[in-house]
Amino acid sequence: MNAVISIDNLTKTFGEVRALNGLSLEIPKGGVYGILGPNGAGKSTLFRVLLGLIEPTTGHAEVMGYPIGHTPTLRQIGSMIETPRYPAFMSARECLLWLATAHGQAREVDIDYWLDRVGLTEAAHRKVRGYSVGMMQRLGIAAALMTRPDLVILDEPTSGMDPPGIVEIRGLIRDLVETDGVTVIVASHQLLEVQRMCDRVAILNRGRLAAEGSVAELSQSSAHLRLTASPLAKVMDIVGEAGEISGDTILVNIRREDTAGLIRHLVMEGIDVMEAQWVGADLEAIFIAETRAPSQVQEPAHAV
Ligand SMILES: Nc1ncnc2c1ncn2[C@@H]1O[C@H](COP(=O)(O)OP(=O)(O)OP(=O)(O)O)[C@@H](O)[C@H]1O
Repeated sequence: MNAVISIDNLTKTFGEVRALNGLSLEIPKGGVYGILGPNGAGKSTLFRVLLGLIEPTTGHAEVMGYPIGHTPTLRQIGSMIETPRYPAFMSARECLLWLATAHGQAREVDIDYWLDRVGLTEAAHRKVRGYSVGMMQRLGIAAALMTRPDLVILDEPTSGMDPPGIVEIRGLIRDLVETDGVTVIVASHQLLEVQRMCDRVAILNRGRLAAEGSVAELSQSSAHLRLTASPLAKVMDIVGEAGEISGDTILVNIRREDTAGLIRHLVMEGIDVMEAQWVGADLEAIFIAETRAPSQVQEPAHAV
């Protein structure tokens, strides 16, 4: 794999809390990569480590082929970590000009273009102190993208945005990836949005990798056989713990190659099988299954 980020056995502890716990992960170049996980799973900590904002406790990571903290590489990354803050007395336009100047790119950056891309043209001259959370997110996204970085890291980019705003930002991100070949890494709790926007995802739980793959791969690996059959109770007796009643159907967790044998067996037992269909799990179901272990209470750092 042509990896933009390679993470090898990364651990970050804060006192007793192990925020990252031996995390290894390869993030491919190009596309949108989703980082998911419950509150406290380690998503923001991972981003902070990758951006050189905090040092890992142990382990190693490379970003675009260089160890973390390599200044020329950091200049090629656009990022927004949690809700951005800007000087309240500045307008959105002034904020972007100020940031572009700090990057040494005041001439190159087309600020009006980026204000338009994030839907802030009308509010461009208003002081940001009056901005809503969603407007601040839009401004943060413009700031992360306007220097045209090769890699963009966005922590919860669409939190606080209205539905049309979410669709707009998804379109902008997909457009950047498809036309400019940018790699975008996004952490989000909006699972439907992640399912629509991301090519691959990693699910973190308690600082560890719980699952990784394309949404289609993960969905298929968690697929179940949905049976509409009667009587349901008799089906449950036969499938035992592999079965779970869902409405007036039963979801059966078996291997795909055992499907025909199971149906034959049910029919021979006098059960009417009306329908049998393999159904993939959606990202929400996968997320819940992969993060069932309690996540709020972190393992003490001294526990192995
Ligand atoms: N500076 C810090 N000092 C102490 N503990 C920290 C610090 N930063 C993070 N943590 C702890 O590390 C763990 C992981 O936090 P992190 O913010 O990375 O999670 P997250 O997955 O981004 O969560 P959320 O979805 O709520 O944003 C949490 O238990 C958090 O309290």
